Amino acid sequence: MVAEEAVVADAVVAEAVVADQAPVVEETPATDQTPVADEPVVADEPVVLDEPVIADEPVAVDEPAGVEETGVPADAAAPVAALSLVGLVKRFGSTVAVDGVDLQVQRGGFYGIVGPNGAGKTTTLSMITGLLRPDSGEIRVNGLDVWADPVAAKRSIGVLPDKLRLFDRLTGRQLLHYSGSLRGLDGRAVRERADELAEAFGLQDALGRLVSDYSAGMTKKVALAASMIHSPRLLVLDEPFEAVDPVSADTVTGILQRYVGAGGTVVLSSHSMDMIERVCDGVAIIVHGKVLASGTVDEVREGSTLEDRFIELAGGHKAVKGMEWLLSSLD
Ligand SMILES: Nc1ncnc2c1ncn2[C@@H]1O[C@H](COP(=O)(O)OP(=O)(O)OP(=O)(O)O)[C@@H](O)[C@H]1O
Repeated sequence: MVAEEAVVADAVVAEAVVADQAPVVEETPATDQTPVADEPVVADEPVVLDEPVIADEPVAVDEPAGVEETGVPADAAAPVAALSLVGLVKRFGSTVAVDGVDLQVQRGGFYGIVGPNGAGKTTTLSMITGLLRPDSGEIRVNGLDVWADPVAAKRSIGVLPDKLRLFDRLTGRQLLHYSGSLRGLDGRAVRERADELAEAFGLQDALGRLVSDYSAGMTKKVALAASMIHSPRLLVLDEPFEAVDPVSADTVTGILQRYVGAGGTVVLSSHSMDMIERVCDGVAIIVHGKVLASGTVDEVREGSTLEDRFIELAGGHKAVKGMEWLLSSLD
């Protein structure tokens, strides 16, 4: 669902580390003009940020969360969770979309959030990424409070939002350049990473075309590429496999597994129980805004399949009554 209180209008800008600062680029890119060249519209110079978001080094995920990294005193006995949700609540009028969600995801976790339509998954993910302000509760990313310290917290997050509100009058290359530049990468780093991402996602031939002309799956893949170009420590992905073909889904899964293997953390929502069972080590089933089961995939499925457990917790199989009119004309 569209976030009622999106902090900024566009998901890409909202995701950017500069969200709480003066916008670096216009909110609306050249919507009525087709870019005339493949060259990125964003200058090669890095965006003027006080501190670069990230250097050219690979994902800095192996380092322990110490005082310098997070600003939070390191506690040797209790490693700082990559993501911690405590008592998260969000209401829309009389609808309680998220009703006291607690979750902990450790570094290097591959965590799935599942639930029926309208269960509160997107609302939860939107609050984690700073797109939607919680009514109450606390969200910490690598020890940093997302809502009390948003700029620092967002530096380490990569986001694939639920509605792909991309600047789709840019070419794929321009979009990647723009996303990397917003995150403080210099032109050379963006070019190199964009090329590697395009190859990994099978988008090499599409980089010069407008994103508005991409298929749904290609759009999802370029948005995924944009979410990881700054080598974040936590990837928050809302339905990353929706509309993605099986071969591409397999590729994306491989990329995410490598990322997690190197110490990155993935939190994603999906309706594919099979995919969650295959790739995630942790899972939470959310129904009506509450976590009804969470833990390792084995703990949650309790000897059954994840799908059966999900259906059981979501209210069981529903017998469909009526609608004889649909069947009567088929005789
Ligand atoms: N901006 C909004 N204004 C009003 N109600 C909203 C808004 N966003 C979400 N909701 C409501 O909050 C509840 C949770 O919605 P949410 O989008 O988080 O569900 P979801 O689990 O992501 O569903 P789906 O699987 O269909 O994507 C729903 O009842 C939805 O109608």
